[in-house]
Amino acid sequence: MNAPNNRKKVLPNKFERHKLFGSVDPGPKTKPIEKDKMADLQNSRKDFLFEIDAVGISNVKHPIQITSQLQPQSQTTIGTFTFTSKINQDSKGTNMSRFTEQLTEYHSTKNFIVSIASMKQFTQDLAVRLKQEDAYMEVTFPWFFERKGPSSELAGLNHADATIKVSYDKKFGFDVEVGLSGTITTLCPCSKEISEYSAHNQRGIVSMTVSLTDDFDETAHDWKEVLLEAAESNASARIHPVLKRPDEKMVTEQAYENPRFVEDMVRLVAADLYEQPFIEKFSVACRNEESIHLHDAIASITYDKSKEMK
Ligand SMILES: Nc1nc2c(ncn2[C@@H]2O[C@H](COP(=O)(O)OP(=O)(O)OP(=O)(O)O)[C@@H](O)[C@H]2O)c(=O)[nH]1
Repeated sequence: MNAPNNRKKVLPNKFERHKLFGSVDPGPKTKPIEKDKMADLQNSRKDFLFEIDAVGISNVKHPIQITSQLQPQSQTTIGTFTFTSKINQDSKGTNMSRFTEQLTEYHSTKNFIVSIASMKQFTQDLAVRLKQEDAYMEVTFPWFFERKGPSSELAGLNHADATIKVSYDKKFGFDVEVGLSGTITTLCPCSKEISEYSAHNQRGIVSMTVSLTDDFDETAHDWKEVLLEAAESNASARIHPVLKRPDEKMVTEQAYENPRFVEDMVRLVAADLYEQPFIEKFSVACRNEESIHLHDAIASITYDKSKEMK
């Protein structure tokens, strides 16, 4: 065994260590420290050349509560928020602290469960707090839902990314869009057709964004479940967290019996979204992470029912 050759170190204290690495004493401070005596650049008025369509903050992560008609019916997850509003040509800047100030207030005092209704209230309150005519907020969060194996019925949690976007305008009211991005299995129809055996298959990501009618009742329909079902029920097979052999056989055979191109996916999902009376406009995109390529296959459709001839 080698004898230890290092002596026990005697370190300078933390203050001295910081100085050693370049920290300096504070310089003279001449500017006010009281809020009411500080310059308020944001609120200065002048002709600043252009109105701004949207100014605010993005990538704000915060714990949120959500509900679902699938199990678990309530859960805590992490929301990633964007908050903005317009500002006029004569306004230098927005008051950015008010966005997170209101989020914290809602979280700590208002039992803030993120929903379409609570986000409508939030954006309206935000416009008042910002002294603006409008406000916009968007949140994306992982939504967890229980999924059982098709034969064993063994359960586990899957997740999809859900989004709610709410615009408020004092004159025109609210505009609401929701979206979901979920994962599915697709098995290639071409590969199945041309091959003696097997067919390549992969994970596909279906992303949907929809505009809801004004009378949409979120207590009657869980929009997350509706969008998830549109994606999964049209896929070659669903994705499962727990599969025993009898389950695996079932999903493998189901995928072979339901081959889908990326084009088939967007058309079939579009048909389901089209049939929902509370969906006005929608866009659907599918991205297959091809298992026989390094690249992905993509397709998308955007459709506005309100533009149809009556
Ligand atoms: N407008 C603007 N603010 C910024 C920018 N970068 C940072 N800030 C923010 O300026 C904020 C402080 O300004 P305000 O929110 O107006 O603070 P305040 O005037 O003390 O707040 P109120 O009393 O609510 O008016 C901090 O939250 C910073 O994040 C920027 O590019 N534009």
